Amino acid sequence: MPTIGVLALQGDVREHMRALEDAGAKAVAVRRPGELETVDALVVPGGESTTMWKLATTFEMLEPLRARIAGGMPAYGSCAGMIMLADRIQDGVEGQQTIGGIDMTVRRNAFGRQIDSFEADIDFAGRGGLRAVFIRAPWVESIGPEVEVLARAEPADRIVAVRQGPLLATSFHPELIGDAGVHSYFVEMVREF
Ligand SMILES: NC(=O)CC[C@H](N)C(=O)O
Repeated sequence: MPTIGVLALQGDVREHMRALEDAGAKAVAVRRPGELETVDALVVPGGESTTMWKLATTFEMLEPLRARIAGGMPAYGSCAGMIMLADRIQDGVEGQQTIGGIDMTVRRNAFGRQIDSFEADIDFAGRGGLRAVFIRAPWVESIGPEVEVLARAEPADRIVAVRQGPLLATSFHPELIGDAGVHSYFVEMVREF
């Protein structure tokens, strides 16, 4: 059984830990570089990416996180976590940094200007219908050649789930709906790597 950490600086950590356990993984909270070293993979939760970036800097986690991602550790980011895994962001605050890893540009609060929060049924990775919850969600503005699109959503058929090798990101929050589909997909990815 893989041990998957959930970055526990800020955000909906508990919900991700529960979803990972439902998907057959051992879930542990990760706050310190030493804890990061012990996990096979990492989930970066939803929350607020500006706060997460500031806390990651304060706790001296940003470089260790970048190093493990560069070393091939599988990671999954939902919503704010998607922003944290993006190589480039739009509408960030002054100086906002990410962990990076996925060759994409993510626009913060993109759906938010039109619809603050909403739910939609989307097709995820060709696995059929999945109920997706979007909360002041980002969308993926553009992707590099190595990035695979796993889901799109209205309005305007925006990219809301992507994968690049061992890295997965969704604009939405599968951890909030008690459907372990995305977490099961991630646990399978972790087993492959
Ligand atoms: N639900 C969420 O994670 C919202 C993300 C938030 N808008 C951000 O910029 O980080």
